[in-house]
Amino acid sequence: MAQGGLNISSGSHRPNGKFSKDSTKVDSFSRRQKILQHRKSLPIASVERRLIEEVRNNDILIIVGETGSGKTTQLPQFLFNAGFSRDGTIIGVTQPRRVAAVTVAKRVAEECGVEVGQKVGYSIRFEDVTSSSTRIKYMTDGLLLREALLDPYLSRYSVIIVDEAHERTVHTDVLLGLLKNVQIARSKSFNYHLDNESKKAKNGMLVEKEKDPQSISFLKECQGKKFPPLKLIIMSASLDARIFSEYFGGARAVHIQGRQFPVDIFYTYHAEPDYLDAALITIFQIHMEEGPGDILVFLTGQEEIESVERLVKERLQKLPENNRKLVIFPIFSSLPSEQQMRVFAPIQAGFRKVILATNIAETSVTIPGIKYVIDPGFVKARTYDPNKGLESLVVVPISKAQALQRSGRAGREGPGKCFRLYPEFEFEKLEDSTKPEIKRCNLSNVILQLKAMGVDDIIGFDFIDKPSRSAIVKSLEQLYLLGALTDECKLSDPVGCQMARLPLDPVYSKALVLASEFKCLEEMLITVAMLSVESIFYAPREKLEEARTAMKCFSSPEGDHQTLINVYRASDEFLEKRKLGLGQEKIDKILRKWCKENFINSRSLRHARDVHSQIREHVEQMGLRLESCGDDMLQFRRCLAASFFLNAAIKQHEGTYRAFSTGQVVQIHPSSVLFRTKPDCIVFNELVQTNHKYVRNITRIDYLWLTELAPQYYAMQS
Ligand SMILES: Nc1ncnc2c1ncn2[C@@H]1O[C@H](COP(=O)(O)OP(=O)(O)OP(=O)(O)O)[C@@H](O)[C@H]1O
Repeated sequence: MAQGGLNISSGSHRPNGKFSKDSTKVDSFSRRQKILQHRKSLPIASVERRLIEEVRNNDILIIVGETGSGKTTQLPQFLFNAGFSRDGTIIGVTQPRRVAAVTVAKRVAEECGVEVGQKVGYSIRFEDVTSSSTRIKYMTDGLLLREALLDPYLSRYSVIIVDEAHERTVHTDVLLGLLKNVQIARSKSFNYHLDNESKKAKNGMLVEKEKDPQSISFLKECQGKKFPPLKLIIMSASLDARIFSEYFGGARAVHIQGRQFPVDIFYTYHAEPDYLDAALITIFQIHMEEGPGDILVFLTGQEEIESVERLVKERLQKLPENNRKLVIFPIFSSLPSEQQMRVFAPIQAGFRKVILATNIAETSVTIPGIKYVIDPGFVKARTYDPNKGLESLVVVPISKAQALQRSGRAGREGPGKCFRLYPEFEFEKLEDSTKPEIKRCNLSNVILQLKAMGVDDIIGFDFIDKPSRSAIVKSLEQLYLLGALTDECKLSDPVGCQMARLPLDPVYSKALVLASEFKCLEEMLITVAMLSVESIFYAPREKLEEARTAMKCFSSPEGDHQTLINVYRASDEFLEKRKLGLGQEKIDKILRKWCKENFINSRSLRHARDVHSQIREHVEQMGLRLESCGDDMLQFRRCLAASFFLNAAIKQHEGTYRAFSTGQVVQIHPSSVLFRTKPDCIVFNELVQTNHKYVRNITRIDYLWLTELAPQYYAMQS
């Protein structure tokens, strides 16, 4: 049972709150003074000693505190100052999102007066900014999971703080299960050593090691190592502490009271039929009627953000010159990191920033200058139907916890305002918290990782919220068919082990592993990189015909995968000729121009180029053969068939298709290059459900290849 939450009051808290916009002008000494003062004014500052006591007395602690109270930035520093990272151990803090891990680490490094990467660092996929002197390390929860593959006891950490646990990402949930086991194992190893030391002293001999309980059998033997106990802290502003407390056997929960600055919440009188239009109107209302301060708008995805960006720019042109001082910044997860970071940089005085963001900016981040938040109340969330094997992204209402986090972004540097684009009674109807992602996603990736860590019994694994049995079974089946698991449901060697090393969806990992056998790894690398980003082609409504003609220059009669390769290679060729002697900024500029002329989404292409170089590094490290199949694209298509056989479909009458694995009737999406030709048999990567079930990213294959290249599935079917 949970012990009743202790209310730690923040005592007298006086915000020093002057709203300052351009901090670059302040010299570094007074900036440090300001930061020091700011730290003292945070609600968490007055309870530092009591919090440290709580951590000392409890191996697991749940901390709930209002947004902006200082949990993420201050607690790790308190722990460091109290000596929790003595002996060279690390205080690790996980975040669900990369951008939060990076920006918070930078902020804390600044507060400590050190370079990021020294005492304070961060580590995210493909980017490690830490050193041997790092003692406070921010990272994504997914990254810590990957670390556990190499160091199952997470032995370098003395404390692990799981921040923003309310988000319940699939990585957070798996991490909690893993940490629970690691903590038990470490404290047992520690007690065992203590025990043995005292018995040795008494009897002069070692006693037999006690057996690990079933729950931790996946952790390898301690091999005589002595690990210090691990402190675990679970943290959030909007956490149902009871669930976590119960999961951790009645762990102590404390509440930090007091928020930094007030945020006024406004609702609409009526439901808005078009939330994008309502957001647009609100942006301009704030711009024309409210005082200084930047605006943060929460939208659901890249396409929506880019369309609002265009509309704001169009409307701005219609305003008188002196009212046009508005600068727009998009931020979404597939945007390259340095472009994401632009939203944090100061802008010219007298201008107002409008940041169009997905829920990437919802938790933990502080974007300097934000005073107004516009929240239409929606988010794009994953859903999964295990019976159909269908995973899709759908726009759904946010939860109350998310609404709270969003409004919290407005009160971080001074009082703020949050405009919810829905009536108050709609807010009351929202779910309290977000449904855990683990209950609504394809589990193949997670299961592959757990298997790689040696967790054999997935159904028996101690998840905080168990995914459905059918979802687990479906994913195990998929991994088996991909060759990642043996008949005994163990990770296969080498295929399964290789797949687990790649930070990709298992189907794509398999495609890369196979491509080295089919001698077309170069082509597959490009394909996987291009499939990892949102739409490469860009067709504005007013220039649809021009866009179609431009696309024809790249299109391949064999399908979309080859078409994507053609785009990538054309951009390569274009850059090869011109980039000699040019700096990165110039290169970006000419690439943007090329993209615009060819109706290619330059952000997506740049992201794909980034992903490409990152995965390339991985496959090189793994020793996979990086060859090109040259003109023999038949080889490449056969490899696609061998990899994506679970997504194969055969033509029926009237030009519809039947998917082999699910029996669903699907149609080719109009954006596909095969929309008109409609070949007899295809493999596809994506199924989108609108008024019809459409498949996207398609290649023509020969039906007979399926039985030849995927007999484990197609021999069973016939
Ligand atoms: N990068 C930054 N730049 C400027 N100020 C910052 C930055 N990061 C944090 N702050 C300041 O520190 C305060 C505390 O931030 P912190 O992230 O520690 O709060 P929190 O309690 O973890 O909130 P949340 O739950 O919303 O993440 C913020 O309200 C803000 O005033």
